[in-house]
Amino acid sequence: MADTFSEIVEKQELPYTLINVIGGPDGVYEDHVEFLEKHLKLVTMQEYLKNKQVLNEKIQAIFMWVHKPEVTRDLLEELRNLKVIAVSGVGIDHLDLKLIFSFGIRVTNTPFAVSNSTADIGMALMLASARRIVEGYQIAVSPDTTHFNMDWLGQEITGTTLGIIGMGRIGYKVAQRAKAFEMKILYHNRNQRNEADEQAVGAVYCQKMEDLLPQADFVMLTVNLTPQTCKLIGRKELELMKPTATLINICRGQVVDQDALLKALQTKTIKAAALDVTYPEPLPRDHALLDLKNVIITPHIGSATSQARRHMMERMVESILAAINGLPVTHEVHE
Ligand SMILES: O=CC(=O)O
Repeated sequence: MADTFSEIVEKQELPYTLINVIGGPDGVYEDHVEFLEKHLKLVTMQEYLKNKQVLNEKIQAIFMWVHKPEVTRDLLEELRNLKVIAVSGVGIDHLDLKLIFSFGIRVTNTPFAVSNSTADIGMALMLASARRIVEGYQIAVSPDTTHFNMDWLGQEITGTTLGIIGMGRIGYKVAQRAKAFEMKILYHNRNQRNEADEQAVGAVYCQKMEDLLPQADFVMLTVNLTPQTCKLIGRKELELMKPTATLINICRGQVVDQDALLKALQTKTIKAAALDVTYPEPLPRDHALLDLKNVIITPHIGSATSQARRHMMERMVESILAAINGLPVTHEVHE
């Protein structure tokens, strides 16, 4: 006779791990499942909701893939053996850390997994905006195009100045790439990097963001979203930028006052924006930012490479196994 669900649960040794869903647009990828199942006993949200009575005692970890499942107070109260929440990617602004820590639960993320892919998207957006790739594509495929105009021009990034706001892992990777493009690099960060780091990429520190903004041809935002960085770039900061400058945002939409940005773009206070992030995501289809020719928007794809996602998933498994065995976790999030 087949085992009952409870009997199967009793026999399992792998750590019970709650995930949202397997497959589909929001789910863990099918081709990661074999690896995941070698190390974790995956429980989808649907299975959990059907068998809460048994699983509330069993689940030790949450595998939070692209912000899901949502961690609420109710869930934390129900999962009495929960030890760790492993978060994919670097941003943890979607979590109520105070609440989670009050339950004695550890939180981990995967910052190294996403830095190359996110820095790449920053460079891709900067180049796409400077060389008007999206407009160019539209001309190339338009049925109305009969010849290519010689007066259609973009801008080289070589020799221009890049201002990086936030010089953490991603900001530094951007600087390494920008150096290869022979850009001048300024950066603003809470802390100045050491001299060796600065020299390796030729980056010059601006203690005040107000000193960086008027000098940069491209301003790239790579900070974490915190109460201190929310609306870091507003009307005043946009007005300090050159009218020929482009703002590139690859961190979180809320770091920019979006209404102020819209106005600055409409009134040509700045030349252009290239955004991988907005708020909300996606923007409502009638949002004015979507109509502007000087704006490029991508659908929050900083970490969307097969390499980064694989790397994330592997680090998450490592963190879960370490945390539930009481071992040090490489990327633990602290208060
Ligand atoms: O947005 C992506 C991340 O936080 O890793």
